[in-house]
Amino acid sequence: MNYVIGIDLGTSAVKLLLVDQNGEIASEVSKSYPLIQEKNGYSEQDPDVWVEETLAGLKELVQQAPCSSSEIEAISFSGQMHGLVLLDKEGKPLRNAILWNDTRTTKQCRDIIQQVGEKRLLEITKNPALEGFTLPKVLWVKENEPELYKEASVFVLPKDYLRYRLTDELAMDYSDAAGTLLLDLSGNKWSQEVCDAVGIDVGICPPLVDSSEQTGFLGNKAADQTGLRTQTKVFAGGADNACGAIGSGILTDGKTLCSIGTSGVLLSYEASRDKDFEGKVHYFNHGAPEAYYTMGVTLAAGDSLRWFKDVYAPQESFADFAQGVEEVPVGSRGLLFTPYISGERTPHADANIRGSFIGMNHSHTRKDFVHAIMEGITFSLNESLEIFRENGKTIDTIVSTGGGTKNEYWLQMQADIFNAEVVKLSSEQGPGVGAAMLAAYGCGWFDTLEDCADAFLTVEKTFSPDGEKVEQYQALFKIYQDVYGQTKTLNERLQSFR
Ligand SMILES: Nc1ncnc2c1ncn2[C@@H]1O[C@H](COP(=O)(O)OP(=O)(O)O)[C@@H](O)[C@H]1O
Ligand SMILES: O=C(CO)[C@@H](O)[C@H](O)COP(=O)(O)O
Repeated sequence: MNYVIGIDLGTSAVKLLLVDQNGEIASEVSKSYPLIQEKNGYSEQDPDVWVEETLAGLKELVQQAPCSSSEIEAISFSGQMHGLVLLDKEGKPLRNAILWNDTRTTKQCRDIIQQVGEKRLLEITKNPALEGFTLPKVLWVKENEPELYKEASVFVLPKDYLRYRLTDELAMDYSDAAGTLLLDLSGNKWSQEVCDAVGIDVGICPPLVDSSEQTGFLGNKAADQTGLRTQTKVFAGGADNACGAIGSGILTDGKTLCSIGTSGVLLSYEASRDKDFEGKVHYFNHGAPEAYYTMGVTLAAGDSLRWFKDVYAPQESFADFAQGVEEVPVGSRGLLFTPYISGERTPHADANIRGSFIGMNHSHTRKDFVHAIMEGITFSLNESLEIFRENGKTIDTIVSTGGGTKNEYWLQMQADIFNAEVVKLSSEQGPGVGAAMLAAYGCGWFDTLEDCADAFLTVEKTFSPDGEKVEQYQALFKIYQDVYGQTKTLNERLQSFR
């Protein structure tokens, strides 16, 4: 039997899956690492920690594998998107990576809009200037760390740095490049026009490849450290949401995904690159050939729950922490949460907004708070779903993935808030499975990714909306939607106290 490895370089951890030719997960390993948050709005990680943890994880995966390393044919990657990794001439990181949920770049976003023009930027990249994307981060370093920027030879995204360190080959795939704000989406090339307008050299952008393209073999050093062979093929891989889409079978029109990891994502397949969502949702290249997807992003989805747990019960597991939530009624007995703890992206591109608990009273207990957090996160994702529905999409079934799916009560809540069937697959690790599928497809095990999805993906359970709760949630959602407008100015006034 042959095997492939899917590596998902997430925000909270790197997750490694060993998958056989039938799509069975033979073994899995996860290695977590911290966020570095030195200032409010800052979010960084050390790229070399990603490499160390991945190598240690691969070694463990190989040691516990039910096969010999000669049967492990290939590796591919899924990675947290948008994070800036600036490399010098020797290929060494010049500073910590600035991550997707870092919002220090509001000024640079304004500059981009002024220099490129809002309409022109949308025409070229299909996306507006948002703090999380990569280009504003490049400009922030250029402006604030000019000496360091002079040393920069190329920039890559998180999983590209990891792949580079495993193979010595430098590349970026289209699905991740689409999230940099530097890709000419229609021309499938780096945009000389955007680079010229903002004053950066297009030579700082790495070579572009397809997600299923082979980008070399595992290098000697990585092979020595992990027990894998140097004949192990390495395929480019893709953005975590593109891989999540592949690993959840979002490969044809009408298919929709909800992912609750650190971030939250509501994503829908697009066959064409010519639709116009006026920048209200992101529009990116899929990891599947000639395909696209649109998505709305909640910056702190699972991260809101993680934050609350870390503050009040750091020693508890998520499963223990969420115990008893099923006893709490719709509306958390009058407690409402907005998950804006890191600012927000969809539908409110606002780096300044912060979260709220509205309606606290002396009878609320911890489980009411946890329940309200789960509801608030799901409401935020429902705002993205509304944009898709308002634009004419029929969405009656949603595949749910990410760490949030470990709680079945939350999946039922998703069905009730989304008013759609919610499908749980046998593995919640959509991005890692998608990365493994790219390796399997790249190896020629299947003619298409759809064939691979048919062989690899199994539905474990479906959650159907409960009519009565749907109605209650529709009423509550209207109140939730009012909180943003009512707290915006208050948060602006609070800014100087942060
Ligand atoms: N048992 C659980 N119940 C509810 N939520 C959970 C559980 N386990 C993990 N989570 C959520 O999943 C998040 C991590 O999801 P994951 O997909 O691993 O993130 P990432 O890909 O960003 O590293 C946690 O922050 C937490 O909110
Ligand atoms: O910024 C985005 C998408 O635009 C995030 O979805 C990141 O890609 C991080 O993903 P997770 O670590 O939460 O899976």
